[in-house]
Amino acid sequence: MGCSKWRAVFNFGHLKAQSKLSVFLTMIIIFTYLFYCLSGYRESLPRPVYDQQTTFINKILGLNDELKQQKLDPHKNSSPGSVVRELPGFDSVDSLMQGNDNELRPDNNISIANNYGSKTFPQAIIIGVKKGGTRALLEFLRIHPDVRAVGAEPHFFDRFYDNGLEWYRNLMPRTLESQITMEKTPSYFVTKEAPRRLFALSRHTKLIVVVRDPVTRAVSDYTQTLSKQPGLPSFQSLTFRNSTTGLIDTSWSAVRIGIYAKHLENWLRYFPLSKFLFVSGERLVTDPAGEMGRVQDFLGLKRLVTDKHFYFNQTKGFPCLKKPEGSSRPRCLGKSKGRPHPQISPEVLLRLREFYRPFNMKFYQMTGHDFGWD
Ligand SMILES: Nc1ncnc2c1ncn2[C@@H]1O[C@H](COP(=O)(O)OS(=O)(=O)O)[C@@H](OP(=O)(O)O)[C@H]1O
Repeated sequence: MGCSKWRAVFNFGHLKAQSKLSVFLTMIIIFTYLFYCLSGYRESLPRPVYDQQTTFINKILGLNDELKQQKLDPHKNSSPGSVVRELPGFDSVDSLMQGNDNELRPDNNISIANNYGSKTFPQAIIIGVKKGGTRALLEFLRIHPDVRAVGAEPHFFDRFYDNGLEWYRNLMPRTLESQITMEKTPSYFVTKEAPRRLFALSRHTKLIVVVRDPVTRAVSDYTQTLSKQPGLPSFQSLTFRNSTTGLIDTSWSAVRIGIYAKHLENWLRYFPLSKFLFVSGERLVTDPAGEMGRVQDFLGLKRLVTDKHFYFNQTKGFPCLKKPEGSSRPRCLGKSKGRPHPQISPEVLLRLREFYRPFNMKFYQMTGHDFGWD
């Protein structure tokens, strides 16, 4: 079409003011439409590196998925968002006492996360036990190149089951064919519905339970609650239902969680013993490389995490990683891991030890493993 023809088309001089207005409005609509089309096109163009990095970091943190989730259901404030805020990870050696496990911060351990691969349900889950050393185990595993894990505790099979399987799968990091997806939520071990729910998803999932002397575990659990509620009654008063008879209060979760045989019974209704690996929380501290060897064998992984990855940090009093994934600096777990425990009267501890003994024996028998707590 020549210029004169265009001029004729756009020559509105003979139109009345009202018609001019409607043509004008139509033009605005057309231009707005064209603008949106063009900006959509821009989105599909290669973006500057910094822009891609933001998306990349958000992806790593699951923020995009989280945002999408919130758009779908803005009321889901208790969605992984709140869980993700429990992002743990490591504190650097020089900030051992300053870390906060509950802050949302980029997970130090994710560096070479990528956009390749796909999100799959976990092939292995650390299902327990609370205060057993589950964080240490997960972080040690994450240095293995064939393991990718969610940093936060998803709590799918206990708290967020109603959010649905897609919600759960979306929390997972992308993995390649050769890699395994993992998560850890220690409360699964003591959740009645968890084994049935997991079994309904997959009967092939490998289950790892980090167990620790139930007496020290109870004290560790109490210490954690005390740090959040300074006015908490004493350990002793919570332990006993009746202090004169020495009757233990098994309804107190710090005590109940340690009855491992009872919880395991519930899981064995769905999963055979061969699906479980019991990791000693004590050995994870005294011989992390040895315990990691067993874990890698169980997961069918090459033994790549070895003693050369660990060193004992005197200040922390625990083994730390020489080079966690994505960092060239040595790192220890955060300050909420390896906290000093309050002094508990030896009589109370002894009574608790007596209480647990038969359950421990049963547990050793069930697992075929003597953990040496008695
Ligand atoms: N390497 C290393 N560094 C620090 N802490 C270690 C380590 N290995 C095991 N532990 C023990 O882990 C205990 C916390 O257990 P969890 O991570 O399972 O706790 S939680 O259930 O996730 O809150 C924690 O319990 P407390 O000592 O009572 O704080 C530690 O004893």
